[in-house]
Amino acid sequence: MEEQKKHHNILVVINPISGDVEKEALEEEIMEKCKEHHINCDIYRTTGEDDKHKIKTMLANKKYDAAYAAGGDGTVNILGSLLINTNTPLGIIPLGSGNGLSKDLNIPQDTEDALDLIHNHIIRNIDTITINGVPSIHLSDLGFNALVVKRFCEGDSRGPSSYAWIALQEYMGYVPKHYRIETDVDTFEGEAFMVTIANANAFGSNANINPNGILNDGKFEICLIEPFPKPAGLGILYKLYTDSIDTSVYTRKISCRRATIYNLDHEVMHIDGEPVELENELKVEMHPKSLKVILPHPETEE
Ligand SMILES: Nc1ncnc2c1ncn2[C@@H]1O[C@H](COP(=O)(O)OP(=O)(O)OP(=O)(O)O)[C@@H](O)[C@H]1O
Repeated sequence: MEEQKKHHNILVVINPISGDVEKEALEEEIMEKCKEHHINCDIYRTTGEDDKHKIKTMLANKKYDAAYAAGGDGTVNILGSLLINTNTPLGIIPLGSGNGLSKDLNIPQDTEDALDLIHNHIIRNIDTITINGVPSIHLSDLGFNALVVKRFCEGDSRGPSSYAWIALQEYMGYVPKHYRIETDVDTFEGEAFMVTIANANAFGSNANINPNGILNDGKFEICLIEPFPKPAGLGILYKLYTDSIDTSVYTRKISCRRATIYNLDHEVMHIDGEPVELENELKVEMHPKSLKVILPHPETEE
């Protein structure tokens, strides 16, 4: 943990469309908070076009003491991936559909409380992983959930109910896909309903795929849900929502430092909730404690 130093210059990246959350007043609230605490603040509003490159230029042109993502996991990934291996910590103002990483980090979900982190916080280092060089900070996967994420991103409406509706529609027809997974500790070859590459714990929906995962232990988990009879789906869902998925007979977990996943059926995948198209041979690498994050003081954690 680092001692809190006074921040003088911060950058806030606002995603105006994330989570279907109205953000008209947000910019003013941020500016007021910064004025109150004598902090200079630059705001970048994402457009969905070339945002990463534009934010990278802003970060290169000015020394920021911290950079905040006001949006969902996609926005957090865009900004966070630019801060890996730098001294600039990542803050999160959770305003997306799921906000998975912020929940795993115990960041307040209430916007006013999250904005307090701008002037009152601690800083910790967390691990990140790369998949064929692409940073993943939270959870990435191949299989059923990745298909639902893809359909969700192709659709017009955001928010948790859209996600649940798509999942329900895709569930009955989904056929498990074939994978070969080689890691520094174990090997798996077979079919899976989904394969999650987990740096953290729970999806933004609160489905906890990796209840015992630790964000700064130098390891990531490959969480497999193996093929199961359709009626067993409800039991698996129950275990996902009661932090007990590891007790399911249909799951398998490999905790490792590096892995190669052969996506033999060319199944779709996502990284931190954003669909990506990568090679069918996926090299997963761990980067221990490579990202500084802004967190609430332990006594004020929710
Ligand atoms: N102004 C914009 N117009 C359209 N799309 C945008 C705009 N700004 C960002 N985006 C897109 O928003 C997506 C990221 O959204 P984000 O993940 O932050 O929110 P979410 O999907 O609602 O929440 P979560 O990931 O927590 O479920 C990216 O695909 C990005 O390209």
